[in-house]
Amino acid sequence: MPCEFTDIIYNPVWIVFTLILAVVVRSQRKGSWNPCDCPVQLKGKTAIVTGANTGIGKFIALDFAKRGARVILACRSETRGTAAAKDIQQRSGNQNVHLQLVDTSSLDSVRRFAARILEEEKELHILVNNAGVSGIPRGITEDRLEASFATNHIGPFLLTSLLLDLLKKSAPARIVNVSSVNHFRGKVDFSHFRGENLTYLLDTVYNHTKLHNVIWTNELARRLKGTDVTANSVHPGAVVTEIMRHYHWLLRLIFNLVGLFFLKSSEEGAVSVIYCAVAEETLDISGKYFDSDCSLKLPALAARDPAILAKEYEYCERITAGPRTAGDASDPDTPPP
Ligand SMILES: NC(=O)c1ccc[n+]([C@@H]2O[C@H](COP(=O)([O-])OP(=O)(O)OC[C@H]3O[C@@H](n4cnc5c(N)ncnc54)[C@H](O)[C@@H]3O)[C@@H](O)[C@H]2O)c1
Repeated sequence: MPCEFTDIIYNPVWIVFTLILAVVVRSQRKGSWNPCDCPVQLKGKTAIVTGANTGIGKFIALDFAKRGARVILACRSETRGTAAAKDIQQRSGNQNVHLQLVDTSSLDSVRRFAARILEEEKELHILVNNAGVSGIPRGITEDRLEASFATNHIGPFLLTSLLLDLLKKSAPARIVNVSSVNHFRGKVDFSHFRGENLTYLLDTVYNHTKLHNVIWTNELARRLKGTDVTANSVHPGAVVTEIMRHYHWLLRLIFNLVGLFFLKSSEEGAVSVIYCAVAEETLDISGKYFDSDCSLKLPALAARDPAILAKEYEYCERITAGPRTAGDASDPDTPPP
């Protein structure tokens, strides 16, 4: 008798095998470090997490709140940010969790956010640049920046630069930039910042932005040597979050179905970031790239090239410098070669 497809999938042996496989795969998703076993307390410390109203960012903020930190959720939406702050307060028992609005894709919004922080906060010990988008259509912002680059890279660059003195004053302090394993598929072309020479196919633009995150972080760490402020980039893993919201519904469906068994939850995705931001073991590590299992990994070649690192930082400074004054010879329009 011919064997039907349904005979195979309803076969109890096959079902048990699949369940065991799923359990094994799930258990492999977890790294060796568990935030619950980490005794570090953050009472008296202040932390900012961008994009903290959902996904990985929300669980990072929740962890910091549970450790007693004053946590600032830097979010774009007042409604979603307020709901997240209330939820985190409730789940952590820490009322010192506050919302501050920021749109990382707008340099003006980032400047206003940083000005409020500098006015209201005496110290800042942890800055997690987590906010990010993937797969958004081509767009140019009010600052004439490509929209994905503005949100994922240039806004966070400016935010960090504006808060750097406060971080130095509060040292020891840590900057954690949430990048991605996708940075290995990115390419360096500084004309991308202005939306030139880009191909919009699935996550291609996102990959470039995530490569620039690592390049910037490494140069920042180099410049911060001797200050007791560290800067590292982290891959959280493949995590089922709302990051796919801009993709075709079929891709989202496949991602979510695969995610049920093979990908991390937002809580699991937050682990490598929390490790980098609070663990004793990472206190003195700077200029490194952490993989999703909390191990150190060499980043893409471009992120280890001193010439590219220097160009990256200099160009980001130039395009975030604000309106030029008369006689200012700097040129924000010509990207480095
Ligand atoms: N989910 C994954 O598999 C995965 C893998 C690698 C890296 N990452 C990175 O992790 C970080 C968090 O992503 P996630 O998976 O939790 O996705 P998510 O979409 O659930 O969360 C992203 C957060 O960023 C915020 N955000 C987006 N644009 C913003 C803007 N202009 N201003 C302020 N906030 C903005 C969103 O509101 C949201 O809170 C991102 O940097 C992402 O690139 C995610």
